[in-house]
Amino acid sequence: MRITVLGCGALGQIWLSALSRAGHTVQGWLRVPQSQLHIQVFTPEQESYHHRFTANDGRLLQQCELLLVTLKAQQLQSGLTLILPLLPADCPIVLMHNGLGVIDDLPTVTQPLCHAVTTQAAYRTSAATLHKAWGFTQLGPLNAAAQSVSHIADMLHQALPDVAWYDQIKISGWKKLAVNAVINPLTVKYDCHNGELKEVLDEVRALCDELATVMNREGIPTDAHQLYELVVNVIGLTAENSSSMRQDIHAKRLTEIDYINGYLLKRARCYGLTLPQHSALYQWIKQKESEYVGDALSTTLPRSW
Ligand SMILES: NC(=O)C1=CN([C@@H]2O[C@H](COP(=O)(O)OP(=O)(O)OC[C@H]3O[C@@H](n4cnc5c(N)ncnc54)[C@H](OP(=O)(O)O)[C@@H]3O)[C@@H](O)[C@H]2O)C=CC1
Ligand SMILES: CC(C)(CO)C(=O)C(=O)O
Repeated sequence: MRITVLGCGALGQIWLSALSRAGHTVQGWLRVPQSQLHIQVFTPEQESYHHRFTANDGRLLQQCELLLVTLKAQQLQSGLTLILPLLPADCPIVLMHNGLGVIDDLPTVTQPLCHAVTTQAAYRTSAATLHKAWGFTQLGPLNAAAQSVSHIADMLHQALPDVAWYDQIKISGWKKLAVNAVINPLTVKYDCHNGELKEVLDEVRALCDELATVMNREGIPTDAHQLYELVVNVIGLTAENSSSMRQDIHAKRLTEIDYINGYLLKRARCYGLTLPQHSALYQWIKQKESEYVGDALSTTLPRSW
């Protein structure tokens, strides 16, 4: 299959590597156009793979049979809008990101559009990308045209398991949002690794209570206790992690807060609900971001490939 990966960061690189090793013709699409991209990926088993991929080839994009988008939520609108006109009318698009509400920002997409929610874990150093832990990826339709592309899940599963098709992807998206809306901003507030949140479980519980009220209004079958158990379980499983939001704040990058707690607050407003705990955390992160916004250097300079 001819595949373009838009967003060649940590997650994009493990997919580029895996899809290429599975025999697909892949290219990367970079923010600052370059004709090639050279990467090194370490698997969780410490196998090392060097690859040189074609990048930003418009002709390949026009023949593309799958566009895999591994941008951060806040990068999606500008990144995808630019290349949509070049994409074949029937080319499925898979948006693999944390957070929700991204499609509210996009122009109308007529191609089959899917959301992928993943627990794969990848981390980028200056020299290489480390695939830290195997995870599970759920893929499902965001528009009617995507109802017929469930075979993509099988193809992705062959390359980087586990992947499964899930018609109710909204449920997976909200559950992942719940995990991120609690763990990510709290690790910034306390400047700690995920596991240290075991010291503030009262706060975790209060945040889960607020999440449950909104999720139930959204039609997600869950309750506050189930969400609390889910979040505490992830805190344990990822105890050594520095959350992606904490990493973004340390690196003075924009975070995904607007698509995590920000989206939650937006949905709460639609139901006339106020969420004091999440509002306070949201303001905390926005305040942190504002301390370096304007210092655009860390987000606009191209990397070297
Ligand atoms: N890494 C992980 O383990 C996991 C990540 N996720 C989610 O997946 C998404 C991607 O995460 P991750 O890979 O870690 O993020 P990264 O920041 O590592 O990757 C994003 C990449 O997109 C590039 N980019 C930004 N704007 C554009 C553009 N307009 N066109 C092309 N490329 C662009 C960035 O390049 P540049 O740096 O040059 O701006 C960067 O290389 C996020 O939503 C994250 O929350 C979910 C689960 C696990
Ligand atoms: C699950 C968790 C919290 C793991 O660190 C994550 O997805 C993130 O850091 O963004």
